[in-house]
Amino acid sequence: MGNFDLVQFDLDGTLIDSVPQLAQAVNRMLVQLGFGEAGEQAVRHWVGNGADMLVRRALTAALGTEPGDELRQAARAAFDAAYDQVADQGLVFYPGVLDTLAALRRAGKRLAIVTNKPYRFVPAILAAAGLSEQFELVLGGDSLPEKKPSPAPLLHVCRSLDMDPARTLMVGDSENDVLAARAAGMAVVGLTYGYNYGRDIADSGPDWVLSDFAALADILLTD
Ligand SMILES: O=C(O)COP(=O)(O)O
Ligand SMILES: [Mg+2]
Repeated sequence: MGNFDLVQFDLDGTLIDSVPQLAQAVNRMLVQLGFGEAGEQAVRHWVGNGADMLVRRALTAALGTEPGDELRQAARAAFDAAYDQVADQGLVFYPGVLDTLAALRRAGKRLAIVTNKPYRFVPAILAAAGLSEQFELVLGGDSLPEKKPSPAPLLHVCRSLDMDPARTLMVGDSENDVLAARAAGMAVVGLTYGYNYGRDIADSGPDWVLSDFAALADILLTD
């Protein structure tokens, strides 16, 4: 049924609204290092390129200039310790996510996650939502040498599951997802409700622009 056998999902801004927990961890890190807290809206615009870049963007905003290596390393360690404590707390899945994932599995679709979030944080998040068994493969931003917008993790998933990129759909909220999918030769859905540095995901030119996760069923479960 449908044109796609495998669906690769982004995580932050696609399945879960993780900004509240990311902002908590960023703020604990900033305060620990003697800076003032950042607003949640600012953090929303800094998410997308993994934890190193999130920390770097927060430090640059706090300092008004690029941070040095030593500060970045200390800040990343402080962020990791803080995010470890909150990453799976009070998780909010976007409307329709859990039901739609279950429907896709029932229809025999193969599902994977390719996130830029460091891998160590991901299993606890999936377990907290009862989703540990839904995905055949989960890659974090540090699972391979390259992260999105590189196509490498998306192609790695296809190779590992013996799937054709042309019959794979990528689903994400950021231009990184669209660029990675395009370079991998995959079709891509852009969701409007996530984080794209404050920009409209339609500007990145995904094949479909959806404001509702449940609408994926129209693409994936109809002929
Ligand atoms: O953690 C990030 O920076 C982004 O994560 P995502 O790839 O799941 O959107
Ligand atoms: Mg995302």
